[in-house]
Amino acid sequence: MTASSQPVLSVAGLSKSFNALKVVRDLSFDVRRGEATALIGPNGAGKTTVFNLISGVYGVTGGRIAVDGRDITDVPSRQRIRLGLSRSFQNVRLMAHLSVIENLLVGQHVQTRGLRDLASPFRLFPRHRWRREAVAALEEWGLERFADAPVSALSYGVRKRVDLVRATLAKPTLLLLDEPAAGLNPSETVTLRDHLVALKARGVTLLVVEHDMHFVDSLCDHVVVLNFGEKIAEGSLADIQREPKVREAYLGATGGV
Ligand SMILES: Nc1ncnc2c1ncn2[C@@H]1O[C@H](COP(=O)(O)OP(=O)(O)OP(=O)(O)O)[C@@H](O)[C@H]1O
Repeated sequence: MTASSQPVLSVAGLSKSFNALKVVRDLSFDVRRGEATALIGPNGAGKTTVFNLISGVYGVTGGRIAVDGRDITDVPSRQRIRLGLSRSFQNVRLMAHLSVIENLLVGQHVQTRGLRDLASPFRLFPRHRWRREAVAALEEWGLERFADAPVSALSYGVRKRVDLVRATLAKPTLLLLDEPAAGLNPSETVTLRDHLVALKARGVTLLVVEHDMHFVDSLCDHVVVLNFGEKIAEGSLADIQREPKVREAYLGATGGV
C-alpha cells in the first residue's frame, strides 16, 4: 500500500464496555486521506465514545486503532496529539477569561510541552514564534480583529472558529470534530462549514460526529452509521439514506435521517 492510499485512520474490531454495558461492538472502518468522514447515528449510539477511544480518553475493551499505519491503541492521549490527532469538542473548551491569542498560545504550549510549566510568561515574549504563528493563523481565517478580545466577549460562532484555529495550529493529520454545527445559527453554520471545506482542501482529513444532515451533505465524502454501538451501514450519504436498517434506526429515534 502506498503512503497516499493508506487510510489516515483505521479502526478494526473496536469494542468498549462500561461494566456489563456494551457501548461499542466490533466496529471497523477506515478514514481515507484528504476526505471528510461523518460518524452518525441516533442519540446514545456510541459516537462520542468512539471519539474518546480514538483520542485516548478511554482505553479499548477490544480491537485496534491505527493512525497512518501505526498502531496507537496503547499510546497515551498526549502522544496521540503529537502523532497528528487533534480534537475539537462539542462544548468549546477555550478559557473564557483569557484572550483569543492567549488561548491559542496555551493550546500550542500544551501540545508541545504538556501542562508542566503552563504558567510561563507568554506576554514577555511578544515576538515568540508561537505568537507569530497564532497571529498568522487568525489573519488567515479573517479572525485577527478578535486577537486581544477575551473569549467571553465573542459570539458562539466565533468561539467555535477560534477553537478550530486552536485545533489546527499543530497541523494535524486527522481532526476529530464532535458536533461542530451544534448551537450555531444558519449563517454561523455556513461560515463554519466553509472553514472546514477550506481545511479539507489544504489536506486535513476530518472525522465528524454530526446530527445536521445538511451539514454532513455539504462537507462529508463518506458516512459511517452506528446504532447501539454497531456499524449498520457505510457509504455516501445518498447510499446510506436508502438503507432500510438506517431508516429504521432513525425512525425509532428521531423520525428520519
Ligand atoms: N463513562 C461512561 N460510563 C457508562 N456509560 C457510558 C459512559 N459513556 C457513555 N456511556 C453510555 O454509552 C452509550 C453511548 O453513549 P455516547 O455518548 O457515546 O453516544 P452518542 O452516540 O455520542 O450520543 P449523542 O448523540 O446523544 O451524543 C450511552 O448509553 C451512554 O449512556
